[in-house]
Amino acid sequence: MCGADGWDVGGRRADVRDADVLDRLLPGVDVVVHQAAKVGLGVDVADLPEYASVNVYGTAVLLAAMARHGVGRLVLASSMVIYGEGRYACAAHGQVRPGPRSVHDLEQGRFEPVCPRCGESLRWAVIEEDAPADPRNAYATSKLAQEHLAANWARETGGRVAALRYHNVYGPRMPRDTPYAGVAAIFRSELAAGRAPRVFEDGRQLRDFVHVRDVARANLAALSAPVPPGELRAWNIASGTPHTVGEMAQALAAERGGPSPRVTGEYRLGDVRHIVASPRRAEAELGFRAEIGFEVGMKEFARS
Ligand SMILES: O=c1ccn([C@@H]2O[C@H](COP(=O)(O)OP(=O)(O)O[C@H]3O[C@H](CO)[C@@H](O)[C@H](O)[C@H]3O)[C@@H](O)[C@H]2O)c(=O)[nH]1
Repeated sequence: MCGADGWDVGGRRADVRDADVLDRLLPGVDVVVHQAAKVGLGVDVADLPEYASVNVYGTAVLLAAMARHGVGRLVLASSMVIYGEGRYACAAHGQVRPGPRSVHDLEQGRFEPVCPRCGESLRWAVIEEDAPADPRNAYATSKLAQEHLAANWARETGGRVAALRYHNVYGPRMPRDTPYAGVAAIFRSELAAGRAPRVFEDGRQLRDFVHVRDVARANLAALSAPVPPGELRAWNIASGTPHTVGEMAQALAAERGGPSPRVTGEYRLGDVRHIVASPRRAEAELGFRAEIGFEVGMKEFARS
């Protein structure tokens, strides 16, 4: 168990699905900060049971144990993946939601989503917390299920949930050499092995990369988040400054002295194209604002 600055505050490793361990740990606890999860887009549908087991069932076991021990507050590591494709506007039809990705389009190198009504190109826009959920892969579905279960728990027990919808978290101590991680960790592992990062699509897809120390600060702010009893409230945890995946690969490669990233044109059906969120609600209500900029954060991450 670690504090926000990495100090060891003691604790033990356990499986979140183990109700006996939770029954020993939870008496006397005021707030649970739930970060345990299986992350990443996964490899294929064979991953479905594990996402459901760790993320959905694990959260259910935790919430039931919190209810048994009268723990009244939960800070949940949620994710921007629950929005699916971000927000888009069509010149003719206003705000629209793109349909599922078409293999045909992706094979032709057409990565930008189009208007589901007229097929014309779209402009992306910033997404806010009240946007409808639209999970597009197993991980996203499991993160949304966590929010729903936590909201059920809050209603039944009068508890309070602060759901932090993390954007693309990166920083020291990310897992290495595993597909079950975000793209920043994957690129760093490639570079460390002397291989060029493989940038999918055309590399121009946008993400908001937010540093793990900023995310830790957001969690501290959320411990006393203004949530009425019986409710769940969500906040985007983002830097507010989007970058393309290609830029991120370049920044890491430059800091490590290569190899240069390779834009491969590969695609994953469960991916979304652009996802850019507004960090305004978190600033207004939690007093949280990311402090570690992209250049500084990526330099440190490349070497960590
Ligand atoms: O080797 C790779 C892997 C991914 N990508 C691209 O990078 C982007 C982001 O990928 P990734 O970080 O896997 O997915 P996101 O959906 O943006 O990220 C969220 O969802 C991931 C799982 O889907 C989590 O692991 C992250 O922490 C979370 O921020 C996508 O366009 C991918 O196609 C590449 O270009 N090369």
